[in-house]
Amino acid sequence: MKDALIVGKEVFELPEKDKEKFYSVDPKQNCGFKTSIDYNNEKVHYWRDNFRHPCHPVEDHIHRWPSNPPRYREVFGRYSIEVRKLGLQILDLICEGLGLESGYFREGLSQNQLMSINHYPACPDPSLVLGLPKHGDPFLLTLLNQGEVSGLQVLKDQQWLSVEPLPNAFVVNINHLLQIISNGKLKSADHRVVASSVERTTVVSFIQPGIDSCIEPAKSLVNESSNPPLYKSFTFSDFMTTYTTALFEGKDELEHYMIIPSQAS
Ligand SMILES: O=C(O)CCC(=O)C(=O)O
Ligand SMILES: [Fe+2]
Repeated sequence: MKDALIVGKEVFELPEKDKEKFYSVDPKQNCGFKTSIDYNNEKVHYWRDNFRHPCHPVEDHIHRWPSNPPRYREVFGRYSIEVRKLGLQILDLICEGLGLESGYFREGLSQNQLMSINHYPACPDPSLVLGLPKHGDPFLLTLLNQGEVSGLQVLKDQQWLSVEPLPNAFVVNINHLLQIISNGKLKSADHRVVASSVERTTVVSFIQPGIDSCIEPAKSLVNESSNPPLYKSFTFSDFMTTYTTALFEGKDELEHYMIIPSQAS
């Protein structure tokens, strides 16, 4: 976990000539840097730089990852595999806890994995800006390695609570798609990142569905009479479009897929 934080931070310290290979406005370039969330289109900018790329299966992606820092591929290759094992074990336990058939989250729903490294530079006036705005993560599960500097806050009972770093521990976050699949039994956690006067690097692993996966409340968890589905069925790729729009407009990110009781037939 420490190596990932060290090498993750080094990526942002590379000379421009190494970094520029990973700058692109082409959304198809899936290994690259960005600043804030969507710098050209957003109304408000956030105090973070980000480097992200897919990481499962490692052998399909590793050749596109940076060759500098020299340890990047080795450290993140190993890290991606180990984090995935942990993430899938947690998903298996959630599956059992929900009473779903075993292996429900294996295969398509957890087909992909995204490595997302955040760097929040030291901020001269943290009261003026956020690192990231309030959001829920749009996938299945987040495993956040947040190092030793605090900044993450979670919304509980309308109050922002700081999630203090614990050495060598992951923060595990239920994402929006688990809320939908569990038909609201699990709640995705709204969170944000505040800026800080000291720099902060975090390494975030997201377990994601395949792009064409069908997302819906699990059939065995709903029945029309006593426990009707709270959400419509949709593809993961549709969700990513509406999620981004809702995030920019400051709207509820799940509203588009909610079934309003009077609309249900
Ligand atoms: O950096 C953090 O503490 C959280 C980052 C986060 O929420 C995200 O990348 O979705
Ligand atoms: Fe997040």
